[in-house]
Amino acid sequence: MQDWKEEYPLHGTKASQLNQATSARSRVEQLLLKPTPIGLFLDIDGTLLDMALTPSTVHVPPGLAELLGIVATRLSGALAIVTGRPIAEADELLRPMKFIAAGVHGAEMRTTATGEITPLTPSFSPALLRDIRIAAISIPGAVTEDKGTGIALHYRLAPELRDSLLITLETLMPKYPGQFTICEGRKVVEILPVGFSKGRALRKLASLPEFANRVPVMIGDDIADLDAFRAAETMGGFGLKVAGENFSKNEASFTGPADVLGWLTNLRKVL
Ligand SMILES: O=P(O)(O)OC[C@H]1O[C@H](O[C@H]2O[C@H](CO)[C@@H](O)[C@H](O)[C@H]2O)[C@H](O)[C@@H](O)[C@@H]1O
Repeated sequence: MQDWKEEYPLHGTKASQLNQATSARSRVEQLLLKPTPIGLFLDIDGTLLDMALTPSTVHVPPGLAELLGIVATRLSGALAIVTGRPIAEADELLRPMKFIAAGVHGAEMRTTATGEITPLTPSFSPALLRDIRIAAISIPGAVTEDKGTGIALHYRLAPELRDSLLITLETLMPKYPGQFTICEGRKVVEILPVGFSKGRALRKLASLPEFANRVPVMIGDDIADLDAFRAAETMGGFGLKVAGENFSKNEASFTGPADVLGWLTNLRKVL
């Protein structure tokens, strides 16, 4: 087994100099030196992939899917994708590999890597979908992403639209009581079914046989990932932040997706 200290000279520095984020990452690395197995939960955008102007223009680094495939095999299948994207889209990005996954913030689930994708809630009613589409059309520059069990209204191309989108959706809420909730992400307002979150998704996935007796480690960069961090920590695990639009480099365990990929490459070697 390779020593993490060879790859991460930071381990040689005084404990007092390590910030909280670094020490969370280092504690996971210490775990890997012991026989304690981990289960890995990975967000996609901003964690495995650099952010792009639109959801469909992301660049997938060559070899990423294969790297995840190797890590998943070395973890005996204990690797899951926990994403806001639909699982089918995650599959496209990570072709030809497929993984255990939660999509649309937990509103859909695949409990075996090659199994069926199961929506855990019906798609939104046609009336609600229509109203949201009409609302989005009335705000030029907003990009609508219909995810079946969720809808995302993106404003990365026109950041000034955030407030108009939120106000419009809040106005719609009384017409559809209890039917949807609003969750903000990176330059996106997500319309989600009530009761779903990445935390709930992680708890469900962690109960699968692949993750039994493993310490859960969730890596993510978004506000929605905080809930999954909490879920992992409640189970004795770790939430590792990736720096970006939400977390500063000081508070994060990783400087960005390239750092996460480097870490996974080393993980592959030590597992
Ligand atoms: O949970 P994640 O895997 O991080 O997915 C969260 C959302 O990611 C996508 O939108 C975000 O990434 C786009 C590409 O970089 C970017 O253009 C957009 O501004 C971001 O919000 C995806 O489109 C959403 O469906 C996911 O919920």
